[in-house]
Amino acid sequence: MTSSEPAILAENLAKSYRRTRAVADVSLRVDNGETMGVLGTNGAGKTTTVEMIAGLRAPDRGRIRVLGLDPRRDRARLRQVLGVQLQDAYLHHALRVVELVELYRSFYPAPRSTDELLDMVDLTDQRRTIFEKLSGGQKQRLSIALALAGRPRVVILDELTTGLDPAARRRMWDTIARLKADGVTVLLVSHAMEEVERLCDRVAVIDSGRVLALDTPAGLVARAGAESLDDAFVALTGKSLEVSA
Ligand SMILES: Nc1ncnc2c1ncn2[C@@H]1O[C@H](COP(=O)(O)OP(=O)(O)OP(=O)(O)O)[C@@H](O)[C@H]1O
Repeated sequence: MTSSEPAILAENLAKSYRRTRAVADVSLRVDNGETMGVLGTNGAGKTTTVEMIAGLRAPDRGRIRVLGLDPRRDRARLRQVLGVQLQDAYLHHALRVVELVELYRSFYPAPRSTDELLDMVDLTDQRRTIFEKLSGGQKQRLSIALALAGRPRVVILDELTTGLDPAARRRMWDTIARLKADGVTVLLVSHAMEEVERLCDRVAVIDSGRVLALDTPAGLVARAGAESLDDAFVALTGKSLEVSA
């Protein structure tokens, strides 16, 4: 990878599921060390987009590079540098928290320590708990810890704080701020305006499988002639965003 190469480059992505066109035409360029938000209403195509970038879904059309790697062709190399937390964690339900963390750590040459990972997501007290006995928010926090196990240089987070209580949400925001300070590139799918404004350098507003606007949070507000990011979102998409986080 050359230094001018972006961390994430997605060009003209398209993906349909049978008759549903989930992603019509999405292009994104995320620079090294940047935190990029992806904002959109339910069904806008956000998860499908990030799943394609993570190599979990093949696009029907378009080109993707993550740190110069093709997510599907260079899957093994990409796994070493990319951390992914998705909405549905497919984890072994009968394993304890600590066992899952250690399993994920074993995939990487220089992983974060188990104690650090549990501390980052406030699950130290649950280390012996079996996965299926965790609350929804705890499962979500564990999936974030697993995404960070290998000290990834690029992290994809889908609905980082949806369903988390206010204290856990703030804790996650601190964790992202620390990753950012370490130069990690973050792609953050979110419904929460406050989160996007606080964490993201730039935001892509996606609607009906297309990028409607891509700018800094302040730039989006100015461009829409709005007073807040919330108002800018409504002005850009004609839709209001339920803040579920
Ligand atoms: N596996 C699938 N099979 C069929 N249709 C799907 C599948 N996954 C998503 N879709 C459809 O594709 C469209 C885009 O979905 P996607 O999950 O990418 O949107 P999203 O912006 O992430 O939504 P949300 O905010 O609700 O998570 C929706 O119409 C959805 O119903």
